[in-house]
Amino acid sequence: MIVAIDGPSGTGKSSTSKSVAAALGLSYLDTGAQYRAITWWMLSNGVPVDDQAAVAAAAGKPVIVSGTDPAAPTIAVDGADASVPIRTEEVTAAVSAVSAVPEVRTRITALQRSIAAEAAGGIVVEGRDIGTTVLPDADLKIFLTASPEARAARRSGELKGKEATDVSATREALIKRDAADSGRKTSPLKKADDAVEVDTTELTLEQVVECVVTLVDEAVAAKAGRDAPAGRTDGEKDEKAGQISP
Ligand SMILES: Nc1ncnc2c1ncn2[C@@H]1O[C@H](COP(=O)(O)OP(=O)(O)O)[C@@H](O)[C@H]1O
Ligand SMILES: Nc1ccn([C@@H]2O[C@H](COP(=O)(O)OP(=O)(O)O)[C@@H](O)[C@H]2O)c(=O)n1
Repeated sequence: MIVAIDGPSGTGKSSTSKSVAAALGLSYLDTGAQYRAITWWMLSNGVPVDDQAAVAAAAGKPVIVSGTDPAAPTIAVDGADASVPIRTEEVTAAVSAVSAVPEVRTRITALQRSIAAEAAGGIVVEGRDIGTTVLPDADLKIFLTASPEARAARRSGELKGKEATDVSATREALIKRDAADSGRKTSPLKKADDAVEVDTTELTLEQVVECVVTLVDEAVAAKAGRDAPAGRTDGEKDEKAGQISP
C-alpha cells in the first residue's frame, strides 16, 4: 500500500501522514525534509543558493539518509543528524530555490522511489509532487488544502518569540513559497488528476486523520478485490495454492 499525500505548507501533511502511518503500521517519508536537508548542506558549504548552475553542480554531493519510522522519523546529512538545522528560517527561505533545480529533483526523486520500493509493509509519502511525479502509481493519492489564514495561524503557532505573534508575516512567506513551488517548471506543486482533495480548514487534525484512514481502508479493499482472481473465492484460492506448494 503506497499512499501519496501532497499539498501546500500548513495543510497538515506531516501530522496527518505520521498519524495515519502509525495507526496502520506503515512506514513514513517526509520528502520536504529531504529538500530542506540538501538546502541546509548548500548553505553550510557556501554554495550560492540563487545560482542554479552552482546548486546543480553540487546536487550529487551530500549523502542524505531518511529514517521512516512514523514514531521517530529521522534525517541525516553526511552522517550527522539534521533534524533541527533544517527547520531554521534561513533554510525555509532558501528551500524553494534549491528544490526548483532539476538536478536536485532528479537526485531526490530517485532516493524517494528507492525508499518507497524498499518499504515492504507499505508507506505514506508526503510532499508536493508525490502523486504527480514521484509515485504516479500510488494506491491512494490525497491532496490536502486549507485557507491561507488557517495555514498561517497553524504555522505561526509553531514558531517561537516574535515570529509567533506575526501571523501576517508568516502568511506572506507561505504565499510566496506556494507561488514558487507551484510556478516552477520541473515537477510543480499540483493536485494529481486522480487525487482525493481534502479541505482541512474547518477540520481538526483528528478528523483529517480519521478521513484519511477511511480512504486508505477503502483503497486496501479495492486493491484486494483487484488482486483476487476473478470467479474464485478466497477458500478456493487457498485450496489450489495448497495443492501446488503443500
Ligand atoms: N486540521 C488541523 N487543525 C489544526 N491544526 C492542525 C491541523 N493539521 C495540522 N495542524 C497543525 O498545524 C501545524 C502544521 O501542520 P503540518 O502537519 O506540519 O503541515 P504541513 O506538513 O502540511 O506543512 C502543526 O502544528 C499541526 O499540529
Ligand atoms: N515533494 C516535495 C517536497 C518538498 N518540496 C520543497 O521543500 C520545501 C519544504 O517542504 P516542507 O514539506 O518541509 O514544507 P512545510 O510545508 O513543512 O513548511 C517546499 O516548500 C518545496 O520547495 C518539494 O519541492 N517537493
